[in-house]
Amino acid sequence: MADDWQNAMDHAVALARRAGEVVREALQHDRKVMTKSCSVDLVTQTDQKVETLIIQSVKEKFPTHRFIGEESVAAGEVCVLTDSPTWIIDPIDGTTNFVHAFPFVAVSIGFSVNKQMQFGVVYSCLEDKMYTARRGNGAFCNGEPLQVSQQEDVKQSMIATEFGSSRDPEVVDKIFSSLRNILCIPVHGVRGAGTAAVNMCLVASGCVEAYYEMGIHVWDVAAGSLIVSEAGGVLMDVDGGELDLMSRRIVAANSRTVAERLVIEIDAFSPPRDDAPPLKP
Ligand SMILES: O=P([O-])([O-])O[C@@H]1[C@H](O)[C@H](O)[C@@H](O)[C@H](O)[C@H]1O
Ligand SMILES: [Mg+2]
Ligand SMILES: [Mg+2]
Repeated sequence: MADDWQNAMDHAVALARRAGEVVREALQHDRKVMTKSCSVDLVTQTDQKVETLIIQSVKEKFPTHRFIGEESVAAGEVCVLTDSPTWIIDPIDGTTNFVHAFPFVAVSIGFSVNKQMQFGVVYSCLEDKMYTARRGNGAFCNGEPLQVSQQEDVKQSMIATEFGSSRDPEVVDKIFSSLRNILCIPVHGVRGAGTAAVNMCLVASGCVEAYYEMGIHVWDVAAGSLIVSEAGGVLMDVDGGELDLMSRRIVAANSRTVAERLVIEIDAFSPPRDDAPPLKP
């Protein structure tokens, strides 16, 4: 089986590169913007085109594999993680960046078997950085090994997070109270690339000590979660418990010490799970 997963990973890297070309080319033209759950939850034809490109190609090569893709779920596909080999795809992570030509846009492809990530590929396509990780084999950027930061003092740390796409004032209050608490620890700084996948690769690269967010989806963080853990980092829920990829909450850090310190300051909330049954009309 091991060789099968390596073949799948090689295919994922090739597809991420091809998808990146599509994204870069699309940036040269006007981008027609549509909305999904609300007026700031954006999608473009390029998100849909890239997801179709990836899924069709994988189906031809691995006909028994399953998929969780952001735009397929938006179109009504179920979002349930089973034990089957499953490709978890975010065709453009950072669609808002893409729409505004803000220069961090990633293609994220994770692969899970028995609900455990086997490989993760994040292609930050405007920087031309290909981040990869295979379970048990380390994490890499353009072939160079990655290692998380060794800084365990949160007061000497830089933290990444995002504001997300909810504009519900209660949710925004929780996001700001967490941010305020963390800034006032105090930490050196707070940053956000505008893509969860790139933020996680920044943890893996040692550029920030941690990233946390509530409101992300499984496709935002599936690939990045393995890249962080294979670079020596830790993953947990925002309440300090075990990470649940479908829970829409994550802390990814260089160490348990930093992660547990942040958890104390996070004003946690629980968005509807990715695998929650759809609401009846
Ligand atoms: O919609 P998308 O651009 O694929 O993904 C979003 C980005 O990762 C953003 O940084 C994060 O704050 C959101 O929570 C995600 O949904
Ligand atoms: Mg995303
Ligand atoms: Mg996306």
